[in-house]
Amino acid sequence: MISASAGPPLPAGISEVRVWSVAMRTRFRGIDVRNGVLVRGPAGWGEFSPFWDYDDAESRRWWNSAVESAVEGWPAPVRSAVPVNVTVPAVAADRAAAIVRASGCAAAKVKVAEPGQTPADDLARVEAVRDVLGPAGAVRVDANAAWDVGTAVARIRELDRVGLEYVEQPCATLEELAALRRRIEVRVAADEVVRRSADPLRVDLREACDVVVLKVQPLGGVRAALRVAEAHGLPCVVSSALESSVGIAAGVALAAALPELPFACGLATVALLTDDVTSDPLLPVDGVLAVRRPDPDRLDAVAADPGTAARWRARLDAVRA
Ligand SMILES: O=C(O)CCC(=O)c1ccccc1C(=O)O
Ligand SMILES: [Mg+2]
Repeated sequence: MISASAGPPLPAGISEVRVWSVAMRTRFRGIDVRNGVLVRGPAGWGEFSPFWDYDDAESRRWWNSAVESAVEGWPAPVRSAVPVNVTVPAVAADRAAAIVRASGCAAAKVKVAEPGQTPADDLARVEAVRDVLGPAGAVRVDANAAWDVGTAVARIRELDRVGLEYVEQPCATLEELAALRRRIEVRVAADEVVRRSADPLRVDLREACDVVVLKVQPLGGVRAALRVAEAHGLPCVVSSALESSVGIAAGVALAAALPELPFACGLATVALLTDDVTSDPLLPVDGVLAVRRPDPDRLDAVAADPGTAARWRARLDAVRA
């Protein structure tokens, strides 16, 4: 059902607009509740769920991604399963171990440098994760741009005692990442510096990183993200923006279409939500996600309250204006 909308007409073929909202299991990057819009089109369902700190201009790429999913569909996959990491929020070491154990994944991404936590908290969490995975597992950390170069060198050397696969966005800028990279052995992955850049195709990553993190919605869709991968010619990891299973399916489609996929992807984040839009969530089995599109058959059960729904409809209108 298309609601009366103040914005421009929806693209041809969009037949339904629904707003969902679910609580997070654990606060993650300051988020306790995750919500967004699903749109239905001839190619299937698409998700529009920019975080609330993205303005209308930045959110336009997220809308383009939803339209691609619903109207156009995605390029053909070259693989039928996608290895994923379990995502470990900045929780206490014993909870981190339990999350990794329950996931069945052989790779883990651990959040570090969260405000209010000490380097000792981070080290204990990373050590607990390594203990569960054993020496064959892959442990990566994500600092979300929290460190200056000197702090990053010290923290990464300490955390690398357990053996790190890479460190994601340890510092904020390209210049800092390049300076850091000359001083450490661990690979550097670029996330925010790509996804929040005015032009992700042209950001010069050559000295700054070894791995590029691709997120479908912030980059404007699966095809746009494939162009970013091609432009940089670096190994890519596809990661989520904490979407429902409908949005995760777009990430899986990207991971399945990349010519090469040398590392596990960060697409197991439905486990961070208390509920989902589907009764068949896109969760990993034995550390891999199947390449498929879940049917959102629980939209009534996870429907947003009227206030939240109204905020999303206003946002959709503003982004499309
Ligand atoms: O990569 C993952 O394992 C999960 C996704 C994730 O960490 C994330 C989710 C939402 C917003 C930002 C990030 C991030 O990578 O920093
Ligand atoms: Mg990141």
